[in-house]
Amino acid sequence: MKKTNPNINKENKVISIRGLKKAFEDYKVLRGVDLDLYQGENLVVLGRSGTGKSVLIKIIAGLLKSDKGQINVLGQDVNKLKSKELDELRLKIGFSFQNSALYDSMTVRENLEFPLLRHSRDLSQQEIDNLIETVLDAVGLAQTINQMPSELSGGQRKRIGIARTLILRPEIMLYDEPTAGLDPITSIEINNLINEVQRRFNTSSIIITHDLTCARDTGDRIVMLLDGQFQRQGTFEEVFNTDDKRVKAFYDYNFIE
Ligand SMILES: Nc1ncnc2c1ncn2[C@@H]1O[C@H](COP(=O)(O)OP(=O)(O)OP(=O)(O)O)[C@@H](O)[C@H]1O
Repeated sequence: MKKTNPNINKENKVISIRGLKKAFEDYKVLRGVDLDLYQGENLVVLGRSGTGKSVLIKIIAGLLKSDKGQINVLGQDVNKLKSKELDELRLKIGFSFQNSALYDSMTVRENLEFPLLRHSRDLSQQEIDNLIETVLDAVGLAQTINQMPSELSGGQRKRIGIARTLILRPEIMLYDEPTAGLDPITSIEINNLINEVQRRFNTSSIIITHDLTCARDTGDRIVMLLDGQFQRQGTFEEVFNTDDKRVKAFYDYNFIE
């Protein structure tokens, strides 16, 4: 069980959502979602496949438009931003998507340099080297700097992917299914890394998952998306301390040691 991060700032909401609705044709995916993410907090969004977890983070990042509702991210109303302002806001958000692959033809160093060269053109080589060193150290893979992605394990590739996201120093991290497809030991390493990122960089994170071990070990707070709304929220115990059959079924289908 995770010890709640003592540095969460409840006075500062980095994300605040009210009454969010989103449908695709007749299918109402999100049916009135309210959500707050506090500075320094790891918030886990739990939900079964197809409940709209990815849709939610795409809306937060301005990659999808909502049908209704207020979406405030880092003090800005996402619905009102022009495309250039949205691009600037996105630079403060780090995405770790399920399929965010590394460039196979580039070394680890080149993969990490890539976002810097694209977005921070005025950095010196020394500054770039220092940033690469910092993020590689944070993910515990300093020794892989000259390796090719094909020489790394799946878990290492995932960690380098997270390092590549961190290199732009995002204020918010969005992790979409961070442990999907990983074995249990590697999953634990990724869960620890998510907490390490929170501790070292003081980021605020949303972690989308249906892996209860990941939820239990990374979440300061957990919300459960059921039928298009957040129906349960609190600590891991609070969320599952219920007779609601849908919640129990979710618990039973996961394996918890
Ligand atoms: N661009 C789109 N056009 C039409 N339907 C979509 C689109 N994006 C998502 N959907 C639908 O919305 C629903 C929610 O999708 P979403 O990807 O958010 O699920 P999820 O909770 O993240 O599931 P998983 O855990 O399997 O990734 C699904 O039924 C999906 O088919």
